[in-house]
Amino acid sequence: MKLALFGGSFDPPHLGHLAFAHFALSALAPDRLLWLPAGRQWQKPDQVMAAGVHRVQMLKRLIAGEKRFAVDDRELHRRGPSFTADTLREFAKQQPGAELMFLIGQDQYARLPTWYSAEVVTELATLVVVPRAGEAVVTPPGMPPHRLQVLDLPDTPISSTAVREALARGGDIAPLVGPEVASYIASHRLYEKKP
Ligand SMILES: Nc1ncnc2c1ncn2[C@@H]1O[C@H](COP(=O)(O)OP(=O)(O)OP(=O)(O)O)[C@@H](O)[C@H]1O
Ligand SMILES: O=C(O)c1ccc[n+]([C@@H]2O[C@H](COP(=O)([O-])O)[C@@H](O)[C@H]2O)c1
Repeated sequence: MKLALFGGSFDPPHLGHLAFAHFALSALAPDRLLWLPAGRQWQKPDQVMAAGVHRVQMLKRLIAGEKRFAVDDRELHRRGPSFTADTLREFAKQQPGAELMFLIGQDQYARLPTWYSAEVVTELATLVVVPRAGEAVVTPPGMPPHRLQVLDLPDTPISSTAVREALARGGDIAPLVGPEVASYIASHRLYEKKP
């Protein structure tokens, strides 16, 4: 059993995430690829995120149609910060013998030595890393020993920040998130500035 795990704030999820996940399906052929929205991303303390239920609904709309994709909302139900080490420990216990792969972009890989129990993360999962925003994959100083697979994903210049900024300008976000997520955001009036 090969299990690919894709953790993220997904605030909102966008077509860059989807391109990464599809690329990982082709390159790694996992049995399943689980999308794990973070409950409380402790390294983004100032970001007021859309509620977990909305991020789950947006993810479901983004990934519809691919049977190997599913949303796993375990981090939303955990109290306290969402530590990836805790999540991987749970998967290792629930699926003994499964090969775990954790997907991340270079921006987060560069920060991985600052994660809680980074050595547990690297012990339990192979890191599958892609370049991000023109930054090639480079192992940061201070990384514990790890298994690394670099995927040569073509750059998709989209970020959740860019989506939120486009919304604030009143721009069309469908080219960034796809029509289903765009209409969910519009109908629930997500990311509108509160007066
Ligand atoms: N366009 C992209 N191409 C490849 N990887 C991406 C892309 N966007 C996000 N990722 C990766 O997906 C994971 C989750 O990202 P996240 O949900 O924080 O989105 P983001 O676009 O980076 O958000 P924000 O702009 O709010 O920081 C991270 O590992 C990140 O590196
Ligand atoms: O465990 C940690 O200490 C830790 C610190 C920063 C980020 N992460 C995880 O990395 C993933 C990507 O985070 P982000 O903020 O880029 O969406 C997501 O699953 C986060 O929970 C995990």
